Amino acid sequence: MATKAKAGERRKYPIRKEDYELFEVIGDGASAVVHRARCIPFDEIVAVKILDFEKNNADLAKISREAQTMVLIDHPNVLNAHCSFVIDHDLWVVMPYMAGGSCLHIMKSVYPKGFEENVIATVLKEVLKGLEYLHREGHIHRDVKAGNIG
Ligand SMILES: Nc1ncnc2c1ncn2[C@@H]1O[C@H](COP(=O)(O)OP(=O)(O)OP(=O)(O)O)[C@@H](O)[C@H]1O
Repeated sequence: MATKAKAGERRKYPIRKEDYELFEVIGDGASAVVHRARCIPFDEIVAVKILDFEKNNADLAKISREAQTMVLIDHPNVLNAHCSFVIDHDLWVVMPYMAGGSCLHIMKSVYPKGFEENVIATVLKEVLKGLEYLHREGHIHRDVKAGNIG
């Protein structure tokens, strides 16, 4: 049964792979694959990013640090992680599922000629609020983009 968290308190997501049902792949990269999934105990759709430490000489310390940062961040414009855990040589990062897709995906499918200037200004303002928060917290993003090409 789903456990309700009190206001301002974060729910503790399970850290066993048996508690997640993986569905289709929604993102595929050099060292990571992202699935739409269901967190079974909460009956909630999530995204699970699975990073293979053994691929591409992945920097274990850097990846773990990034996952930890994603769990701790707390800003409406920055996607945080519910939890992360290691299974064999994979790191699982459980995140909220963003059903709308990336900004690039929306632009390509709905605005093939590009966004209008006022939309660009609005999007960038919100992105900057997120970046400002990260900088205030002592983080540097280093990879801001509208989405993955290809
Ligand atoms: N939480 C999510 N909800 C919905 N789709 C997602 C989510 N996370 C990732 N995706 C999809 O999977 C793709 C790849 O995700 P991934 O996190 O590997 O991208 P990334 O920003 O390139 O990461 P990195 O640069 O850290 O490798 C995204 O472009 C997006 O389409």
